Formats: sequence, C-alpha cells, structure tokens
Amino acid sequence: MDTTTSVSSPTITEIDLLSYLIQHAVDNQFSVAVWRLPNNNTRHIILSRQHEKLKTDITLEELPTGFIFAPFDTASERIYLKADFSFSFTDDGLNEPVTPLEITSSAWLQAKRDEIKKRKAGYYHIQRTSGDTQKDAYLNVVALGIAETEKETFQKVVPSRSKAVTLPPDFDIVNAFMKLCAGNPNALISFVSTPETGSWLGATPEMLVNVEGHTIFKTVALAGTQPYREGMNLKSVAWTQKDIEEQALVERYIISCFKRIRLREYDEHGPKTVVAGNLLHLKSEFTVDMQATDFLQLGTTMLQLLHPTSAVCGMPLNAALDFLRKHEGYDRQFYAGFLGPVNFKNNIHIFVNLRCAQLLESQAVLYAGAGVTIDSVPEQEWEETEIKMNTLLNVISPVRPA
Ligand SMILES: C=C(O[C@@H]1C=C(C(=O)O)C=C[C@H]1O)C(=O)O
Repeated sequence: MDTTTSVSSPTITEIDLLSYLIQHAVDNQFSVAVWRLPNNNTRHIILSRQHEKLKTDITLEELPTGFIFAPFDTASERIYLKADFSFSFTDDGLNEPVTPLEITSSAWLQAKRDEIKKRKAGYYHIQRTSGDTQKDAYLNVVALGIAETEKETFQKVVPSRSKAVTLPPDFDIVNAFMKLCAGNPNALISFVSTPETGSWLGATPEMLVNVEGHTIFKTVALAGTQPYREGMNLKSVAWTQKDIEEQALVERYIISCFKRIRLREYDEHGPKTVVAGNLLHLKSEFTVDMQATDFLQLGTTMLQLLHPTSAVCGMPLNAALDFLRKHEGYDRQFYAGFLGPVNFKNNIHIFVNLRCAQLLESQAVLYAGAGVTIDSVPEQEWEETEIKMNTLLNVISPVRPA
C-alpha cells in the first residue's frame, strides 16, 4: 500500500496537513518546528514529544535529528526539539518517506487520516513581559550608543526594540508561514511553538553556522540595510561609507573568531548586495574545508565563538553587550538568538533569529535592531527598524489602528 499518496489525496492539501500536525502538537503538549531553507522548495515539520534543555557545551554533531532554538542571552536555556515525527512537503505534496524516522512518521499519520480535516491550527502563547519600546526611548539609546562610539567604548552597537500589533481575527499561522515562504525566497522561514517559549514566526536572511556533510563549514557577515524595490539592479546599488564599515566590522569579528582557534585557511567571498524580502543587505560568505583543516567539529566550535555576532550585538562584544543590558530596556528572549535544523541528512543549518515575531493570543510582537556606528543618525536607525519589522508585518497584515 502506498501510504503517502493516500494521506495526500487531492482533498487533503499540504496546508490541511500542516494545520493538523501543529494542532496535534498543541493538543498533546508536544513542541513543533516548521521551516523552509533558503532557495529551497521543501517545507519541513517535526513534532517533539518532550523538548529538551540543552547545556551550552553540547556538541552539535552528536545531537539526534532535531531543531535548536536558542535565546539571545547566552546564559539562558537553549531548547532542543528532538524529532519524534518528521515530514516534508514539496509542490503541495507530502514527500515519500525515506529515513526510518520518516517511515514511522508516515505510518503514524496514515493511521490518523480520518481525523484530518480543514481547520485553522492553534499555537502556544505566553504572556508578554514588557511593553513596546517608545520612539523617544529608542532614539535616546541610539544617541547614547553614538556617544559611546565617540568615546571609543566600542565601534558598533546594535540596539533593538519591540512593538506589538493586533492580529487580524482571521489570522492563520500556516497561511502566514506560506506567505513568508513566497515573499522571502532567500530566507530561512521558521515557525517554532513550544509550551515554554510560546510561538515564534520568522524570515531570517542571516546564516550563522552551516555544516554540509561533516566537510564544509559556512558562515556569513551580513549588515548594512536599505529598502529593496522590485526590479532594482543589484549591481548598481550604492552603499554609504557607514554601511560598508558596519559590514566590515562583522567580517572582522568572524575572522577574529577564526584566529582564536588558529584557523588560517578559509575562503572569503564578497561583500555583495543581496535581497532579503523587502530589504537589501551587504553579505560576505566564509567557507572552510573542515577535513583539509582538520577541524571536524567546527560547527560546534564556531557557534560558541560567533554568537552573538557584531551583526546583532556589537564590536567589541563585551562592551556592546554591557551597553545593551544597561540601556535596551527589555529582554530580547529569542529575537537575535539562533535557530535551525540539526543533523537532518548530516547537515546543520543554524540562523540568527531576525525578522521575527512572537505570537501572543491576539497580538504579534515584532522585533528589530539597527547597527549604530559613529556615523549613525538616530531617526534613520528608527526608520531602519520600522522597515525591518515590515518583513513580518506585511504578512501578518494586522488590523492597524485608525
Ligand atoms: C539586527 C537586525 O539585522 C541585522 C542588522 C543589520 C544592519 O544593522 O544593517 C542588517 C542585517 C542584520 O545583520 C534585525 O533585523 O533586527
């Protein structure tokens, strides 16, 4: 019997199945992660019966197949969703199960097929612990940041803020996820929902750690922001000196991490202009041959060293972090933390959790930050955080106050 085709018969769509699986997770106190990798047409979903708390000194390469979800604060607990059920979809159809995990998952779903009907999925939501960052307060933090760069306390700091918007009554998480996939082909699209963390939806352009088949390590330096308009010629986009320097600082930070472990052989490409949904950034790519350099657990080592990078915190790290703790005025939680699938077919794809929203019962809390250097203008940094929030806002399409 072909179990896959019968579950994905024409009347049951991918949206129906994703909705069913998410709702099943919520009904059973399971955790769930749904994602689509950049420039890829496959959507993945895993359900985890009991998410685990990870120690900070874990070895990524030794974890079972699953999804990591870590907050910005390195002292706070990281969550791991071990995959107990795993499915993937391409072209609106459930893919043939291949791995033992997919085969058992498929048989399980087949037994549930009579329960699957069209309905909206629920999700876990927790209480928000702080209010919106007021504009005056944000402008003030940016001005303080500029003053500290003048005093050479640090060269760059990345103050962020949060803003709640009301969800429309017909908000549908699977629909929002699909819209994010369509509008952000170069991003990791993710939805993570656990009883403890609540629900987070995102479309991040920033890869943190990628390991392919135990052999190739990649990371990127991403910074500099301007709006992208359909049809723009990327080759003729001009960048300000401020953006170029801001991105160069992230590059230098990555190179300083390589130096700390005496890794000298890496390829660096860029920076070049890239599209991230409604925005443009400058991006350089770093690649390391892990076998030739004999750094077989480079993914784990670099994750420890890189997070939080100068793209989301500042340079030097500790001075910028102290400043943010003192002045930012709220807990970032999972914004600017990291997330992604681990050990699916021997690959690790961990991204920085940017362009994300935390979903509450009837609101979404949007988060964004902007890199502040000596050349920053507070009002422009505020504008930058507004357009970054639009990546999610465009999809959530909230009821805006009149
Ligand atoms: C901090 C964010 O984005 C980061 C900061 C950028 C910048 O300052 O120009 C650009 C891309 C990201 O590295 C965010 O999206 O919240």
